[in-house]
Amino acid sequence: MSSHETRPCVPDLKKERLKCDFNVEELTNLIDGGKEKTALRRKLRSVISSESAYIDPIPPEYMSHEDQFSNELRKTCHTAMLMNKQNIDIKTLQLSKAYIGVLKDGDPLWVHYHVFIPSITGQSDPEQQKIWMEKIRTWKIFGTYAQTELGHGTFLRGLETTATYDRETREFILNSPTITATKWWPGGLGHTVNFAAVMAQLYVGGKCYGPHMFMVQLRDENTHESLPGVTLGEIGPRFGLNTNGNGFLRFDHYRIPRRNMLMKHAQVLEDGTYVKPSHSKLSYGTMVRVRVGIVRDTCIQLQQAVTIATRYSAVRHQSELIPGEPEPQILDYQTQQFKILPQISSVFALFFAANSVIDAYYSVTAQMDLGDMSLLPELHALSSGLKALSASDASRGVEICRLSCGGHGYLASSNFPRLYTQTTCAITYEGENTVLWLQVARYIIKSYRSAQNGNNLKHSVSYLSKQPRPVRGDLSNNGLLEAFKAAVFKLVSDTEGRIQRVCAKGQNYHMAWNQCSLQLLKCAEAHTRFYVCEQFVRKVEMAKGTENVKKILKNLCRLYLTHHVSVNSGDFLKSGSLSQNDIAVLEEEMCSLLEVLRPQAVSIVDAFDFDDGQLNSCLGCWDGDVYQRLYDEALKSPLNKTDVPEAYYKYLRPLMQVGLKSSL
Ligand SMILES: CCCCC/C=C\C/C=C\C/C=C\C/C=C\C/C=C\CCC(=O)SCCNC(=O)CCNC(=O)[C@H](O)C(C)(C)COP(=O)(O)OP(=O)(O)OC[C@H]1O[C@@H](n2cnc3c(N)ncnc32)[C@H](O)[C@@H]1OP(=O)(O)O
Ligand SMILES: Cc1cc2nc3c(=O)[nH]c(=O)nc-3n(C[C@H](O)[C@H](O)[C@H](O)COP(=O)(O)OP(=O)(O)OC[C@H]3O[C@@H](n4cnc5c(N)ncnc54)[C@H](O)[C@@H]3O)c2cc1C
Repeated sequence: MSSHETRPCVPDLKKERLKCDFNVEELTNLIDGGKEKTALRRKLRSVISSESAYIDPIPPEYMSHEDQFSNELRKTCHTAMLMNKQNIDIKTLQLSKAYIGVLKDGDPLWVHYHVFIPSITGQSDPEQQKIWMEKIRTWKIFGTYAQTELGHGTFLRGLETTATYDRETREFILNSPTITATKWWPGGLGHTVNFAAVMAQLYVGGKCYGPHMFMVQLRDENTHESLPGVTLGEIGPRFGLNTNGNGFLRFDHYRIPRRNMLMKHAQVLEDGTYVKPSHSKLSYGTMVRVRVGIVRDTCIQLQQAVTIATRYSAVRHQSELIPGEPEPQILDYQTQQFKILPQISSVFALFFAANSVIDAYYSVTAQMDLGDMSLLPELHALSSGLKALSASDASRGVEICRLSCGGHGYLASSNFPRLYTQTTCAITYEGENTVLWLQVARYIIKSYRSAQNGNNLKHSVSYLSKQPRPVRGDLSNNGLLEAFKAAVFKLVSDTEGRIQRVCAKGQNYHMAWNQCSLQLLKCAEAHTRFYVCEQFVRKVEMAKGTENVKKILKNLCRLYLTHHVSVNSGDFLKSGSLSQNDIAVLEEEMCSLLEVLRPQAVSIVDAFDFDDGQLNSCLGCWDGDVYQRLYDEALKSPLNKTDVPEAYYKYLRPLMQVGLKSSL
């Protein structure tokens, strides 16, 4: 039973928590990765919660853009100092759930820690690392990852910033030849960082060698002023993440030493000789790493959203379920359960998928360090697919949770607006989703063709070797996974066939690819969904623990499978892997699972173990005292400082004094 149960809460939530039939703490430990990790996270959280420096002077919504930025920079710098004092690695803290809620609308140093530093460690040689990492450790260097330009974010070969080698002076000259060459978006670039890892087209002896990465000083280390030849600024207010300090950057024939090219994989020697990397896409390595991290991050954002929506749905009463009876908790409506419970199952699906892709990342990069690049294409496809799937599932999930809270979900004080803007931008950054789906499709089609030619396939696509033959009527988890394989196989073989037919009509391959790209997207998503389902099933089979926790996991897994079969039923029917009757049986099972899981819903989200400060939501608070909190929060509006606002005297009163001339 939950250790939180004794804390006071409204009767509705008390009743829900008393229904709990599993050990909440055990589920928390599972999500954290073990008891010790839960203890560590809570210890970190207690350090964070006791810091008065993290209290916002007024709700950030009421601050100016400049004050919001300054307030978050203050907090992120305080964190660096605090962690230094406590001897805790700041990157570990930032990736821990313990840090959630401290920064409200983006961290101006996030890209420094999680994109810039991995670029330095992953792309520079040992000698370069030694010099730069020392300066990074001593806070002389704060950096960003400056790749995207006004004209190009996706198509990296189209980047226009140039880095031209000058053999005489042994320097690179960085230049932004056009307006569209302006670097645009990098986090912290505006006014926070003084260095950047800059992606630029490498030119040596008049020849272009494509995008390479350079370490570039942008601001004076003492005065923080931008250096001559460098123009910097902030790109203006955004849909969300307004305190990330996203910036722009232009170079005017700006010189940097030769050794400022990151030289772990490719080099330019003093005499201008170009040494190529062992794989042409190694300079894209940071992106692979961050895509892997995004799966975990979006999963945590969805955890927050479902916690808020579930608790609120247990407290909110509306309408009549049975005429004349008291208004039920809205969580009792099947339609409400259908909004929320599949999102809870999605959290677990993403959680297991994130763990498996993080493991794959470490094992493949270890092999790559030994010179074996053979698994990189599979890792690229897997990380691209999971980044795209997690970002789109989580942002859709957050929006469904918001809608499930009716009008109050639209209030800033529900915290849904922030959660949504945080999650939806993951669809765009680190590779726009459609573009990444097409990268997955490219890998799948290539693999399928390779198998047709009799070659062996890598593990994650091995089922594309030959037509899977699921056993008719087998609706067990394994049976459904086989049905999934058959459905994806059919999508892939049909799409590949269609590309061939378009080509046979005289169309060139690239145009044929474009004409089939809607189906290609479907193939990529279905393949990635199958991977997520398979991981869910296998991880639940392997889960250790008490029977009741295992039962919760099994039911959530089954809900995830039946839900996704139902949503994509057409694909299963077309492939013949499931019949109409099978689909009907599975949809009925899905509805029963909603009923089975409903009494446990509040306790499952309690297991995510967020405190009120982290959820920052009037609707999701532990005690369920929703209405008082909404009222108190409204009173904080500066407009409520006076009964009659100044704007009345300036605008409304003069209007009322004139009166209407015509009678409308
Ligand atoms: C692992 C431990 C986890 C620890 C956690 C760490 C941190 C993360 C935690 C959380 C993250 C959460 C929040 C983030 C918060 C704020 C946002 C912060 C940062 C955002 C930063 C950015 O957005 S940086 C900019 C990102 N930009 C992009 O992603 C650009 C997307 N474009 C591309 O990747 C490429 O241009 C392309 C793939 C679309 C096309 O490249 P191109 O060169 O044109 O290649 P093609 O000709 O199409 O293909 C050739 C060939 O190469 C293969 N390939 C492509 N990319 C890769 C790759 N990365 N690796 C390997 N191979 C690749 C491609 O498939 C082709 O193969 P084939 O020829 O064999 O088919
Ligand atoms: C919050 C945020 C933070 C960011 N942080 C950074 C950062 O720190 N550093 C950095 O360098 N960048 C950063 N970016 C930039 C980000 O990586 C790019 O915006 C992203 O890669 C998408 O590129 P784009 O903006 O050029 O979109 P575009 O590629 O122009 O996309 C526009 C549309 O065109 C479509 N499209 C493009 N190419 C294709 C294709 N081949 N096939 C089919 N459709 C296509 C897309 O699907 C999309 O619908 C950030 C962006 C955001 C929103």
